[in-house]
Amino acid sequence: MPACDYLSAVQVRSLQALFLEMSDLPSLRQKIDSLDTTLVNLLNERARVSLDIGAAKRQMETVDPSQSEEKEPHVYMPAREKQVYEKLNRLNRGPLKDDSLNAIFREIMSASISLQQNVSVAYLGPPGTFSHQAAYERFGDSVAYVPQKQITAVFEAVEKGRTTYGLVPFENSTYGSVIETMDYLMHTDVQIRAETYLTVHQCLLSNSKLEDIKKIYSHPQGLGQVQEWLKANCPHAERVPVKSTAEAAQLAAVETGAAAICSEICASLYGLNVVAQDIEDIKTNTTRFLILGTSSDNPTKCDHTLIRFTVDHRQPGALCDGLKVFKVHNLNLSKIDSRPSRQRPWHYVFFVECSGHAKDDNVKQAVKEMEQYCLDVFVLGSYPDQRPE
Ligand SMILES: O=C(O)C(=O)C[C@]1(C(=O)O)C=C[C@@H](O)C=C1
Repeated sequence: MPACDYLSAVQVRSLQALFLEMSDLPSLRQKIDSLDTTLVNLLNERARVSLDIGAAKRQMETVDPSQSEEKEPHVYMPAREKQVYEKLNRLNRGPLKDDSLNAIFREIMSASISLQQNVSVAYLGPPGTFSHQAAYERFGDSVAYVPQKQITAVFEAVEKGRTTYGLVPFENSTYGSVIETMDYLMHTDVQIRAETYLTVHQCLLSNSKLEDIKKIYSHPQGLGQVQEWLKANCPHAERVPVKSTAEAAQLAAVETGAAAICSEICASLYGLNVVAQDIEDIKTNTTRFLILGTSSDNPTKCDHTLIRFTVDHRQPGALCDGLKVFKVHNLNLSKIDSRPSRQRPWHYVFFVECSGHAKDDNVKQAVKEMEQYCLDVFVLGSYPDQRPE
């Protein structure tokens, strides 16, 4: 009679596990040890090539600085990274999931970047903001993160060369454009180097019970993304807009009856309880961030370009004529926005995001033609399209 007729399924499984440990486990671990040795050697071989790439980039700049439009040593190359990830995902036959492989390579490239240069990234702090998470997902563990008190300070850090890059929130799929970012984009000459998307889950954190909460702090975007939830669950609590979601958590942590709308991470960072989780009004809530530098990367054939312009309002059809050039050159528009110019009432600065790269012929031609209809036209940068499907 077979052994399994006498033993329960659980007993059979534990016997199998014991047998595996006695026989296979040591040899399987030996296999892992040997593969790890190969991996370490390969990773160091890759790191040495990355150092050579860094040296080659520096040499290219010293041989002919006039040929280089770039003011920064190009260590973060979003166009190249996109190519690397696409290739990895094409090669991947499993069992590793694409997301796991991408996370491993995020750290490999983060280490690679830091070998070439000390990289710092300014973001809207304090630690625990969604900007912090987005920056970390893009740049990994081997670069320095520099929190800033407000979005304008992130731009300034890049403009003044205090940090290599900066990351700012640009727009949210539920609540729209981030006003502070748009307002700074009206007059800055920093260049957008990349975009990155983050799924945003908002939480209500407090050390008081839901029914005792009288005041709710958050960034205006945080309050905007959960307005329906607040209406239904805390209709009488005062909403207080502050500079960031993590600053909201810091304030709520020291005030009885106060709460913050922010990420769950802030609970452990600032000593708060999670009162409610995933309270965003729309479950696909996603924020797009821009990575700022002093120049854009090369074309990838799947890019976006952000252009800022103003028109003469006294000239009928000027805005329409300015926009028509995109159709003429077969360029798709993915975003259009405007902000008051602050120079005179009812005068606006427009932003348009089109498909293509500023180095592509049709984009160059479109920008040139726009100059005929617009008062001033400025290309804020081109970046690989990273929009999740
Ligand atoms: O290809 C480059 O330019 C590199 O610097 C190498 C490398 C990499 O490790 O693969 C590192 C950082 C860049 O962001 C992209 C790629």
